[in-house]
Amino acid sequence: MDFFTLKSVEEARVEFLGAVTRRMPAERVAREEALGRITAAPVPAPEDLPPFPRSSVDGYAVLSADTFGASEGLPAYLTVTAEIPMGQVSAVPLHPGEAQKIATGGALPEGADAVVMVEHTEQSAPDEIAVLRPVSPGENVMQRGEDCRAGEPLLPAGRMIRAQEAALLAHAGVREVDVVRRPRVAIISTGDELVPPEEAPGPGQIRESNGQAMRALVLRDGGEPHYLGLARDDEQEILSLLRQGLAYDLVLISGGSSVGARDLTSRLIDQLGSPGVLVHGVQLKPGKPTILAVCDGVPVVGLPGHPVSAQVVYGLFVAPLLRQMQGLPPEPEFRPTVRARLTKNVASAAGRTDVVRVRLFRKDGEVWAEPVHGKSGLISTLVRADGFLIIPSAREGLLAGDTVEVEVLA
Ligand SMILES: Nc1nc2c(c(=O)[nH]1)N[C@H]1C(S)=C(S)[C@@H](COP(=O)(O)OP(=O)(O)OC[C@H]3O[C@@H](n4cnc5c(N)ncnc54)[C@H](O)[C@@H]3O)O[C@H]1N2
Ligand code: MOO
Repeated sequence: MDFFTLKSVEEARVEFLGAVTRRMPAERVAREEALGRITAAPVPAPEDLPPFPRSSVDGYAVLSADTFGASEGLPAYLTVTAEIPMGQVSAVPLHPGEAQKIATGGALPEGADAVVMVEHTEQSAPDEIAVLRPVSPGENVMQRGEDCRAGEPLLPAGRMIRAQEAALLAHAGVREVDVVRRPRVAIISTGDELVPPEEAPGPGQIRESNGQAMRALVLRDGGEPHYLGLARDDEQEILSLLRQGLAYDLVLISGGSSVGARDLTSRLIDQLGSPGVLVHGVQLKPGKPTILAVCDGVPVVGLPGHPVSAQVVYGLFVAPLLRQMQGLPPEPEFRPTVRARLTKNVASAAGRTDVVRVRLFRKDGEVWAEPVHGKSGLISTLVRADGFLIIPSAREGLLAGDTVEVEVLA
């Protein structure tokens, strides 16, 4: 890696995202399978919802004009002609001077245009009520088509299906949805010192954790993780896993990305296909030895081995890429952030983006952000942190007491 030609995070991201043309096709899935997926096209409403005018309260369906001017002193007297059973329509239409008893969600009878709440009425005779307050036309009524109109989009394209979207689809009777296929992501870990988490490490060995971190992050971001395995620092082993990776939509390989004897990864990725490595080295801390490549149409990201660096690099380059591949803008319009005051000065070199782990706490009615110190090989620092404070390349550090925006870790 040539340390004199490190790219800024912004330059690297623009170049890399611009070079990846791969987009996921649509696939049709059952509504129950669509949770967490992203719509590939607008989903039209098959019918008006609600399909008929419904009461939003317990009370009496009326003609609003009959109640105009009604008050406690001078009530409007109406004849109760029916009680509307739930799940059925009234057997009789409503005429002027009449009321029909209705429950919340019941279907308004023909001729009625409003509902008086039961607490605004009194029983004045066995089949008669006194209305003590007027209602306006449409009051306490969910109109036909007020939730959505037949043919209009229930959901736009590019919308993640969460509980509220799934509920609307169920309500509208939509059984299948066209969603974006999940990007299939190959995950490779490399390093002679690593053993799988299930194995007992020997002297000088450690259990590998980046595979697990990447699996979790890919799942979170709508991808389908496929762990291809752990390669020794051996050209043939790494190359063989990388080649297998080309059958996927994206390859993530961690370790072996920095200078030195183990600086194999970049060279091997470059042999994999064209155009090959676009970026090797970013003005970023942690995460300097990042590799960004596209090999015969497949994006390949070489993540630094240090677990904290790997997760930071994932957030800055892989998360936006997965969004782009799923047809979304690379950056969400709004991110969950918390405004907090810094407890300490934080240094940052000009020209470099720093991602600082911070713990949030409240004191004297204010939210404070305390930097979590620790080398990027210490995984627990990420467990203790509540968020990242990103110091953009233009800034040269921050001062204790400064108000900052902290990106909350999901
Ligand atoms: N002389 C220099 N040494 C280092 C530099 C440098 O600029 N000059 N950069 C440091 C930085 S910054 C980072 S980040 C690391 C990057 O190293 P590599 O990406 O080449 O990765 P490795 O050397 O293979 O591993 C680094 C570290 O991470 C551990 N590791 C690797 N893979 C995993 C895994 N899957 N699970 C858990 N831990 C993993 C590995 O054991 C090493 O401790 O280089 C610095 N050195
Ligand atoms: O840049 Mo390294 O990725 O600081 O830990």
